[in-house]
Amino acid sequence: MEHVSEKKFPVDPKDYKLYEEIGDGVSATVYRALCIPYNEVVAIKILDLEKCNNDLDGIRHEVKTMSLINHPNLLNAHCSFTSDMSLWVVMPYFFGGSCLHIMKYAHLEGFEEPVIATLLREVLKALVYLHGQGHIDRDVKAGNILIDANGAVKLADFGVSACMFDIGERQRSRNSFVGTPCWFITYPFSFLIAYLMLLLEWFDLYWYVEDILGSFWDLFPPSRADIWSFGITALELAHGHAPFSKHPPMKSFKEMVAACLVKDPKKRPSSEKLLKHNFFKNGRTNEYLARTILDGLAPLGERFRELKVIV
Ligand SMILES: Nc1ncnc2c1ncn2[C@@H]1O[C@H](COP(=O)(O)OP(=O)(O)OP(=O)(O)O)[C@@H](O)[C@H]1O
Repeated sequence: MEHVSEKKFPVDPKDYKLYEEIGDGVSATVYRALCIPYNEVVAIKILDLEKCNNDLDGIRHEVKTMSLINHPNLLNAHCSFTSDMSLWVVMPYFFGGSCLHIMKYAHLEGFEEPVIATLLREVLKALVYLHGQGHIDRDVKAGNILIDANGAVKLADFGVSACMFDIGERQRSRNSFVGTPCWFITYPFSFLIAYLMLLLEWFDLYWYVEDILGSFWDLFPPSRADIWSFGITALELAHGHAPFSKHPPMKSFKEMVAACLVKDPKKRPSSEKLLKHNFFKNGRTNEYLARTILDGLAPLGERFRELKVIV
């Protein structure tokens, strides 16, 4: 398990110097920046809160979740704070940027299978951890798989992840705002199950019926929504875009994707089971990733600028 830095990052914009833009999303822009007191390069995501149709407390909670979660394949925020009408999320800087970005820049036909197996294996490890902690990511996609200069893979943006036990308005408001169409499918039963779990806990019955609940949970596992997105992401990485094919994929790749894209959520494998799939035996080391897909890449800001001109 990765060491969690005890370092306290400053929560004042004056302590950061913004450099160039390295990415943008629907309501946020990401910059490379310098944390002046530590003389350390970081990435800062600045969310325009006026553009987010979610409540501020909700977003704060999500960022907090992001900073509490600790796994080598999950992106940990250093800190976050609000300034005027924007939210600043300070994160480690990843030289490679996202897989989507790398593909658009240098691998238009998608990655080769050993690369895909390595990337997806690392993402799956993150999902096994998240699901084990009672979270669903809800936004697994190539744009959220980041790579650092050493080829280490991190799943980002699980700040939009939902707790499987979240209920009420909060869950409803999330449904209107999070996830990316095509990668994410709504999971209608999670709401009901969350209520049931809470009722049992209130009446102190939870532990007595844990076994029964365990099998009930197996019948309607909300985490299987991530398995669907994971399958779509596999296709995205193979062909540079989701979900059409140009090259015939390997048998084990096809089988793995087919297992994820089963319509009935309860027939999809859990993240833990999926990790044991034969396809991931093709996975290699982080160094292999760095050598294969990062070597020779221009700095992220330069790549981002070039791609923006093309778009
Ligand atoms: N810590 C980071 N280091 C390096 N690059 C990053 C970092 N965080 C984000 N990026 C880059 O910025 C891009 C935009 O990130 P962001 O999380 O805002 O958007 P997104 O998830 O791709 O989009 P959307 O808002 O549509 O979900 C990423 O795809 C990635 O290329």
